Amino acid sequence: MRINKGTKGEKKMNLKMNKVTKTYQHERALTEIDFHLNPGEIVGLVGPNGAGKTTLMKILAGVIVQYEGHAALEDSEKIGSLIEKPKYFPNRSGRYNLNYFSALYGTPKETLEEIITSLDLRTYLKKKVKRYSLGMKQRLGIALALVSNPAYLILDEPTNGMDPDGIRSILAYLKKLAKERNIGVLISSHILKDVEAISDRVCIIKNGRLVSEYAPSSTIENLIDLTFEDEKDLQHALPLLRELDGFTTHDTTATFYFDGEMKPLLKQLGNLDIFPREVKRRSATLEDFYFENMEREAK
Ligand SMILES: Nc1ncnc2c1ncn2[C@@H]1O[C@H](COP(=O)(O)OP(=O)(O)OP(=O)(O)O)[C@@H](O)[C@H]1O
Repeated sequence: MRINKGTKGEKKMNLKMNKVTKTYQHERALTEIDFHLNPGEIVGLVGPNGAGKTTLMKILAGVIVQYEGHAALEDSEKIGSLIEKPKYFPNRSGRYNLNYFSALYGTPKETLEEIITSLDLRTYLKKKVKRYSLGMKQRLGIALALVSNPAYLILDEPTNGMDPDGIRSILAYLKKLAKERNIGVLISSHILKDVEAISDRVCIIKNGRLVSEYAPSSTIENLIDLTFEDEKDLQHALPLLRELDGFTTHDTTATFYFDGEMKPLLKQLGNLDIFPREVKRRSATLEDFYFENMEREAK
């Protein structure tokens, strides 16, 4: 974990990067990334292992300073981050660590107590941090990122190792911080449902490039799940379906965008002696969008 102190700025400007390219030794990790984060906004960052999420976050947080392009706050502001292992004193208690960093940043006592309560840390405060479970360490890491009263929070997989109750309450707390204290939050996770639940928008990164952006508010039921009896039927139907917008497959189900009447399509399939077991109309989720992007990129 790293906490950037920065100087205080009255005006909150957005956090952004322009045409950022990062190469490690000989390996290109990011290519020409344009990205911004506004105050009070929660942005999700999702992508496969090795796509470049941590690298992007490290550059935004100022942990990596060698790269091509430009990444900076337009105004000096404070960034709290939890990226990879939080830095703390493992042989000391949670309370010692929180007091130490609070003293460093001049955090008011009430603010610290509010953070401890909101992150449900109170029962572990006396315990040495090296004896914390992964979930407890993550909570402490988020708390330490918050004691500097940051304008922006950059959290790399912060819910790793947390139980479902913990995840729900942390996500609700982050939402509250964004809405009530106008903190801009960038959060990465492989749990697409969690990212979808909390984010105002979600950026998808693949092979070091931002390939797409998703706004999770859609309630339009324009997606069809067509489930076939078996793989053979699905394969047989492919020539008819694969050109449809957003087409993906999972097990014996084909998924695609389809606004109109399904009858003509079902009739065409019937002519091929294919009768799907189930036709379901629903709204698209981040998961649909994610796989659609991964498949499109792979083509
Ligand atoms: N310190 C490093 N030295 C060399 N290569 C690195 C270093 N850190 C990351 N990389 C490489 O850069 C690419 C992007 O890695 P990064 O950790 O940013 O991905 P990620 O999206 O966070 O992955 P994950 O989901 O597995 O955490 C990978 O190919 C990785 O091997």
